[in-house]
Amino acid sequence: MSSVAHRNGNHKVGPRPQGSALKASSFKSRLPPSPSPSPAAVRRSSPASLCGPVKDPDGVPGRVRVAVRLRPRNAEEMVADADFADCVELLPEVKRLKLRKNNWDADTYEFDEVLTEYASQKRVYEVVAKPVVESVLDGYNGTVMAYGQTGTGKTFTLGRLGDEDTAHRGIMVRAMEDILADVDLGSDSVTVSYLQLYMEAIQDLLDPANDNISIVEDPKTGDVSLPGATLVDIRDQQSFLELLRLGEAHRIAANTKLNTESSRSHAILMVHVRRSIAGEDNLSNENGNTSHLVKPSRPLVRKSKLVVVDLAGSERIHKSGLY
Ligand SMILES: Nc1ncnc2c1ncn2[C@@H]1O[C@H](COP(=O)(O)OP(=O)(O)OP(=O)(O)O)[C@@H](O)[C@H]1O
Repeated sequence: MSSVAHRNGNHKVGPRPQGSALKASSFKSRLPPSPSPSPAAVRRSSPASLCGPVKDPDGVPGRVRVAVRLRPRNAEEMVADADFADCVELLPEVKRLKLRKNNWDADTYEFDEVLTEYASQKRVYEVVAKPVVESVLDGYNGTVMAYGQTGTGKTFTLGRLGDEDTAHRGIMVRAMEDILADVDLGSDSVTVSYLQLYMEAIQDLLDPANDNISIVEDPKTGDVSLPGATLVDIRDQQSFLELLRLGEAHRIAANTKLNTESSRSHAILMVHVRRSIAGEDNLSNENGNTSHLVKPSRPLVRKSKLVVVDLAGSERIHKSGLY
């Protein structure tokens, strides 16, 4: 898993494990403070994951969860008879990954989920992203982010359309399926922006000429928005797939300009969900007790946002201007 290998600073041992890390988070106001770090013998996968699998009294998962996924060997690695087991061992039952430094020394890292090369796209979605999508449908903001070196499977995991085989559908496609199945398009709306961040500039993947979108932060709420980005109203899955295809074509064209087949930019899909909630205002009497009288219901609008981020290969992240 490249993010761990990077942290370790150990690039000499055998072939690199070809995995990527997925971070998923949703923001819930009632969450407890982060618990203290795990014992030093087993390292957590990242500082952010320290609050990993903890649940609050309502059974809501912790704010940030980190999963690691190992991809199968590709044709080149098969020919070279590369064996990831020389340097990485997955222990999914205990949600740990062991990274061998040499024959007698290994570091063990703990994740919220460990997904082996046999994990299906469906399973990865259900374990990593579905809980975040459900939170977004409940009115919270949520993010799913993939991190790893070039070729470790970030785009495969997030952005695969599944044209050739529907079982290969990635997180973006499955998330939209679940969102469209849950909302009522008569009263709710789903709008999407698709952007890329490269060298501190935000470019619209749906309108590449729009290549310096400004970021605006609401001083009162801290809400961050990109008012210059194209927003497309999504009414059905087919139009969403077309939007992803268009964005991907623009991303590939931009990468070709940069003379590379792989992604040097961070791709950011933002899905805005606006839901109408029928509200009822209970009246309180003088003692503060709720009265049986209710005002006529008035519609409330609940806004939430799902952000899916396909980061540039982690070996180039320092060049891409995000960190
Ligand atoms: N779980 C998987 N099962 C089968 N093939 C996979 C899997 N993950 C990745 N691949 C294949 O590995 C190759 C590299 O994957 P991908 O393009 O998703 O990597 P990436 O991490 O997004 O790379 P980059 O940072 O360069 O964009 C692709 O050919 C992809 O189809």
